[in-house]
Amino acid sequence: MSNKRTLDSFFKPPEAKKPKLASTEDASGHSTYPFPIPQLTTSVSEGLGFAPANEGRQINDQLDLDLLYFQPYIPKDVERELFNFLRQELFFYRVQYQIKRGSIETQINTPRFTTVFGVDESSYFARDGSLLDSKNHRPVPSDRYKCRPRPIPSCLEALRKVTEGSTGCKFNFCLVNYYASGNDSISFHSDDERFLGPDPAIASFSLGAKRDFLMKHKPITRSGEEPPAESKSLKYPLASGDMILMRGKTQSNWLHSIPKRKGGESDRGRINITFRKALVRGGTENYYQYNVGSGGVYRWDQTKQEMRPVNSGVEDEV
Ligand SMILES: O=C(O)CCC(=O)C(=O)O
Ligand SMILES: [Fe+2]
Repeated sequence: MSNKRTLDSFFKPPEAKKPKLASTEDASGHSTYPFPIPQLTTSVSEGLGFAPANEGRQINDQLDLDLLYFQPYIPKDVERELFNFLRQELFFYRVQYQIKRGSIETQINTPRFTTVFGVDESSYFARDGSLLDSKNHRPVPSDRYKCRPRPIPSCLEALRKVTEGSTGCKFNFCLVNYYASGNDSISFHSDDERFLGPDPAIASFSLGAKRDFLMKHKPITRSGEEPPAESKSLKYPLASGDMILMRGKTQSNWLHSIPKRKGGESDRGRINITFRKALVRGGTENYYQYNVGSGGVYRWDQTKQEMRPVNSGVEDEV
């Protein structure tokens, strides 16, 4: 009877809503990934079509400094969703490594979550995910890398392409940091390794909690620790969606850091994405060693609202 159908549909629970985070259909998978990474949702990928949301402001009024600051770069209506998507869908690591100070070996625990994708200019990924040599287009010999390079997943590839379009720079690496709380940080350093070539351009995105980005000039002479008097330290409170392009002489002359912070919004978590271009194999080895390492995989746990080890075999007693 016709009114039975009506009653049935009245009492039937509403159709389950499609999860906001895309399904793993058409996800980016690769033999090096612990699990596949979904495509961006339509709303975010459409939103990225409107990026950059603002023109970049050039900052070059200090000695050797050349920045282009987009406030924001990611359109406001998709920045939160992009943050949630990446935190939920990427795999992360908490890398440990040893350094030698004199004759003493020290273990360093990287004070943030990290992950990395990409390969240097000597190789590229074929559509089937295999690595080919950039010169002869043949499979890369198995001993070219100690690490196993990972292709950039489609969700970050979309951001890489818009970034290339609006900066005129080329990038083949994507490094991601997750600062879970104000206790996570990166100490003063510069990204001027030889494998990036001279005057490298690095595009650096912020998503999530606001954190201070500090910059200071390197000491100029070997003997004196004094930076040039005319260059002062700089502080940029980076907000979600902002992007800073560091270019020209910036890396060879300036240091940057994200210091630890107490209180404020830091505990809500912050993602940093940098795009870079590595020219030679050493860059690939370095980036995987320090951003993937040899430890376990972490993934965001939506219920516990924290990064949790994946399949570690260790569980909390309940
Ligand atoms: O988190 C940031 O904004 C900076 C990250 C950074 O400097 C790096 O990964 O080299
Ligand atoms: Fe850096």
